[in-house]
Amino acid sequence: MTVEASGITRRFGDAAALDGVDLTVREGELVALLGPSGSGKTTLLRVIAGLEGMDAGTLRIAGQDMAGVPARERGIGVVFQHYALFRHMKVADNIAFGLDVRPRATRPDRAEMTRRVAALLALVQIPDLARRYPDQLSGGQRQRVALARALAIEPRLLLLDEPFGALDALVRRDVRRWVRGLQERLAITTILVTHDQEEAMEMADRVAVMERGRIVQFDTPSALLDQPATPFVAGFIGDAARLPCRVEGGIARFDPLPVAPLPAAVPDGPATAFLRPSELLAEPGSGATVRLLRPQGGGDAHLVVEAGGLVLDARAAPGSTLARGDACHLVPRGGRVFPTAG
Ligand SMILES: Nc1ncnc2c1ncn2[C@@H]1O[C@H](COP(=O)(O)OP(=O)(O)OP(=O)(O)O)[C@@H](O)[C@H]1O
Repeated sequence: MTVEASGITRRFGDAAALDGVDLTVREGELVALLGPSGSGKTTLLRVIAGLEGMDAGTLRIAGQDMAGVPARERGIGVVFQHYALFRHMKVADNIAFGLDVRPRATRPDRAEMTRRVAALLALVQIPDLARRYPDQLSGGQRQRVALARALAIEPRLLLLDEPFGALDALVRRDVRRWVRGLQERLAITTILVTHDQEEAMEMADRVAVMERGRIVQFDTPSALLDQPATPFVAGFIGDAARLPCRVEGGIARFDPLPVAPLPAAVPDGPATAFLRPSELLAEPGSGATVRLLRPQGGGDAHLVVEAGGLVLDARAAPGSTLARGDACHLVPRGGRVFPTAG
């Protein structure tokens, strides 16, 4: 199902948690809402779910205006990080709960309910855990139950709010890949809220970057990396270092920093360059010092370099013999340059 949000504004007191948000999600697409804490991600998800009202704007799901449509009639499955399972109910009953709360007319009978729960347990690959209680499950298994409960109503839209936040790093990676596979297989339109850019970039077809209640860029992961629309996006995506420079005749110069010039298609004047660690090569030289070194195998290494009072992440040039404490200089191998505003 498609989602079309237009001009959505939501105020809390004087502050706008959402400030005129436009967002269109295509059929079967997985869109991530990515942004710093307080940028409005959860509020936008709650407005779409119908759990939060809006002060202005329109929301259409599958072409239907959602004004006045209550949450439970929207046919949306929701998984929140802290949307705890019912501890006193077995796994099967937790999943069936999603069907129990359906309006009477569409609620399946007992036999159908049992059949559906078994099918969902198989779908989320925990067929043997039906009779367990949530306390007897691992974090990853609990998340699968939460997902099965959300899918039980055969939602036309799935909303996931930091669904992997409670999992440790390794389990988190496995579960998110598995969820992405399942989402693709079911072709269910999904919106995922996360502040973890690795998660957003790996899972999403398109990512909406939010800043202070607005979507500042909505693009594919690679377009966000290669063509960030604003300095905020350039700095936020890819952990880029922010270096002051001066552009003259299409070349950004970093003096007095020990950083070689970089071509930049922006007007002459003061500017800021955004360089990701993989784009900044350290070579033997002068002006900077290697402070830390983390070997990556195959002769490659991540470096932490101190240059002109800045601490920068860089990588060692192939075959480099740089060691901790060595003097070096830096060569940009790419990067994005924005004229300094004002
Ligand atoms: N019920 C509420 N009452 C008052 N202010 C609220 C309420 N809900 C959210 N806000 C405010 O709206 C802004 C956006 O909050 P929201 O939770 O949507 O951000 P977020 O991007 O999801 O942040 P996080 O990543 O920390 O969850 C914040 O400034 C928050 O304090």
